[in-house]
Amino acid sequence: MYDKQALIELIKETALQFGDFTLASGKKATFYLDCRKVTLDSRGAKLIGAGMLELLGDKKPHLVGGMAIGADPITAAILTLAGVQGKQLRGVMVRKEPKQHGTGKYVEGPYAAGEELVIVEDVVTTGGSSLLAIERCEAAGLKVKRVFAIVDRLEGGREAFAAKGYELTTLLTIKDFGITQ
Ligand SMILES: O=P(O)(O)OC[C@H]1O[C@H](OP(=O)(O)OP(=O)(O)O)[C@H](O)[C@@H]1O
Ligand SMILES: O=C(O)c1cc(=O)[nH]c(=O)[nH]1
Repeated sequence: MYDKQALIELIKETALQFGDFTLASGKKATFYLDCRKVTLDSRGAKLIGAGMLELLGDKKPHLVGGMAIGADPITAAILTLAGVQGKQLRGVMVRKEPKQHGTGKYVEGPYAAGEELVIVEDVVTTGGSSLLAIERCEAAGLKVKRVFAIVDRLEGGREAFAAKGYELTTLLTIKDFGITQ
């Protein structure tokens, strides 16, 4: 079992901030989880990689990945730990903007049309960022059924995924930080 309590403590210590914030969706918030502070810390990478591999269980997809930049270190952590454990897994990164030269692609990585992908994300608020990542991955021929995130802010993301037939599973919710709204 990955150490859930250690992840909660690390996020509290390094990523959870209170104040006035504008979110990616344009919503206003009184707290913010700067998860890059955790996913780009070796302690966080190890905990999140282990937690997400646990969520995958035996039902391994071909690929994991999601919207840059939040998803990128999560993908790297999962792949590295899978490699250390001798497990076969590949990843993708989804660009916010298409590459302006070379291949001009939105979705980067060693994938093939028809393969299964689990979307990963740091924070889910409305779910809009990951739904866009899903749209781009499906346009590239990938099959998406599940979305994994570190924290669910419980602001409608789960319902937005469900409405389109995707299941959200998260390591934590804001309730793990004593936040109720
Ligand atoms: O569920 P949503 O309403 O879409 O909000 C959550 C998204 O917002 C943040 O991304 P941001 O756009 O700040 O970009 P970054 O990952 O590039 O920092 C975060 O990484 C999620 O992707
Ligand atoms: O909704 C967002 O944009 C958002 C919320 C949050 O807590 N952390 C983050 O990185 N993005």
